Amino acid sequence: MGDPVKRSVAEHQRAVLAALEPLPARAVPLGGAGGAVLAADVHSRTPIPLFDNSAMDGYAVRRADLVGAGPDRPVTLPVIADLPAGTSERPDVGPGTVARIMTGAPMPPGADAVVPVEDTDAGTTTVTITAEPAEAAHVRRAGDDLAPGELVLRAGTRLTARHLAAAAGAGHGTLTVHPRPRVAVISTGTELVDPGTTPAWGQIPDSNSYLLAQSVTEAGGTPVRIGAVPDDEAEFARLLAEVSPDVDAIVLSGGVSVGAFDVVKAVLAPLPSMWFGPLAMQPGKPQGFGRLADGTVVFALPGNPVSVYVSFEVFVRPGLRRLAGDADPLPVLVDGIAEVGWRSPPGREQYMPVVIMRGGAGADRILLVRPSARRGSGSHLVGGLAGADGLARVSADVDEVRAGDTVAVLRGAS
Ligand SMILES: Nc1nc2c(c(=O)[nH]1)N[C@H]1C(S)=C(S)[C@@H](COP(=O)(O)OP(=O)(O)OC[C@H]3O[C@@H](n4cnc5c(N)ncnc54)[C@H](O)[C@@H]3O)O[C@H]1N2
Ligand code: MOO
Repeated sequence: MGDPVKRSVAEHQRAVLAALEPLPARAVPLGGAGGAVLAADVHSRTPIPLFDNSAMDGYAVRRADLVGAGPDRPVTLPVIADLPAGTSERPDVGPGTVARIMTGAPMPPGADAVVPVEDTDAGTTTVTITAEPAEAAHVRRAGDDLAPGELVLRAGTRLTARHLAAAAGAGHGTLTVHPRPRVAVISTGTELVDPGTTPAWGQIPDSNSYLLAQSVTEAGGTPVRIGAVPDDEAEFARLLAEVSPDVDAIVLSGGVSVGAFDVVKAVLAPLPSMWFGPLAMQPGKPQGFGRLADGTVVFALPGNPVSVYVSFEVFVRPGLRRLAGDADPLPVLVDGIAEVGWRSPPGREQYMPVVIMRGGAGADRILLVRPSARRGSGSHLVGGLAGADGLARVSADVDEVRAGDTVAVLRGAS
C-alpha cells in the first residue's frame, strides 16, 4: 500500500471554497441580524436626524431677542411651552417668548437657537437668560448625518452592533441577510463518553463535539451538537439521514483514516459527491469533504482533538463563512517570532498551537510565539490546546523552526 499523493492545504482550501456559495438571502428582524452578512445595500429611508431638534436641555429662543445678553445684562422672557423629547406639540415661539426644551425635542417654529439651562435661572413661567447664543446654537439639523436615500450599509458587511444602530436610525426594522449556517456536529468513536462521566478502561471523554459546537458559534453559525455516536455504520448512516434535512452543514470528527473501524469513511467514501484523501498537513492529514446525496455539506475531520481544532480553523471556519456570505473568508495571518525552536515534519505544512505573547517596546512591538503544549505538536494533546492563542504555520519545506525565526501566525478566537 503506497502513500497516496497528498493535497496541499491551499489546494484543499480552494476546493472547499469552490464547492460552497452563500446561503440564499432572506429578510430577518433587526434584532436577529447581528453577526449575519448583509445581502443587499441599505439606504436611509429618512433624513437623520428626522427633524431639527435640540442638542441641549434648555430654552428654544429667537436669537434676535438676546442680542447683547450676558451675566451683566440678563434678559427675562416668558416661557410659553414645555417641550420634552417625544412631544408632538409645535408651539409658535413668537418674538419676545421662549419654550423650555429638552435634548432631542423638535425645535418649535420661530425659535432659531437653544440656550442651555446652565446659562439661565431655570425658570418655568419666565426665564432669565445670561448669555447670547451663537447662530443656530445647539440645534441639530434634519439630514445633518444622512439625507434620505443615502447609502448606510454596503452589501457584504458583517453586521455588528454599530451597523444595527445605523440601520435602525435609518428606519429599517428588517434587513436582508445571508442566514447563519445551521451546523450539526457529530463525534464518532465507540471509545467516547460524555465529559464528566467516569470512563471505563479504554474510553475517553468526547472533547471534539464541544470544541466544534463552540467553534461553529464563534464562526457565526448555529450549532446543533448531536454528540458522540459509536462506530456502527448502519446507525451512523441512519443518523445522517435524520439530521441532514435540518441543517446546512455537518461537521464530523473521527473515522476518516485507514483503521478497521473508520465508520465515516466506510459510509461516505462510496458517495461520488465526497472527497477523501490525505493532506500534506500536520496535524489534520486525513480529511474528507463534500456533500451527502441530499446536498448537505459535510466536513469529515480526523479524530485527534488538535487535528480537529486546526482543521476547523483552516478549512471549516472559512467554509462556514462562505456559506454565511463572506466574500473573503480565508484567515489573515500575521508575522510572529518563534521564542523557542521546534521540529516540523518534512513535506507537511505544520500548524503548531502556540501561546502568543507581545515582545519589544513602543511602535516596535512584535508577536512572540511558543508551542502551547508541553510536548509540542502531538495531535492528541488536548490539554495543551487550552493555552493556544493561535496557530503557527510552518511551510512544508521546513523541518525545523529555530528560536528567532519568523513564522506566520493565525490568531484564534479570544
Ligand atoms: N496506519 C495509520 N494510522 C493512522 C494514520 C495513518 O496515516 N496511517 N493517520 C493518523 C493520523 S495523522 C490521524 S489524525 C488519525 C486520524 O484518525 P481518524 O480520523 O480515523 O480518527 P479516530 O481513529 O477515530 O481517532 C483518532 C484519535 O482521536 C481520538 N478521538 C476521536 N474522537 C474524539 C473525540 N470526539 N474527542 C476526543 N478524542 C477523540 C481517538 O480516541 C483517537 O485517539 O489517524 C492516525 N492513524
Ligand atoms: O494528521 Mo494527524 O491529524 O497528525 O494527527
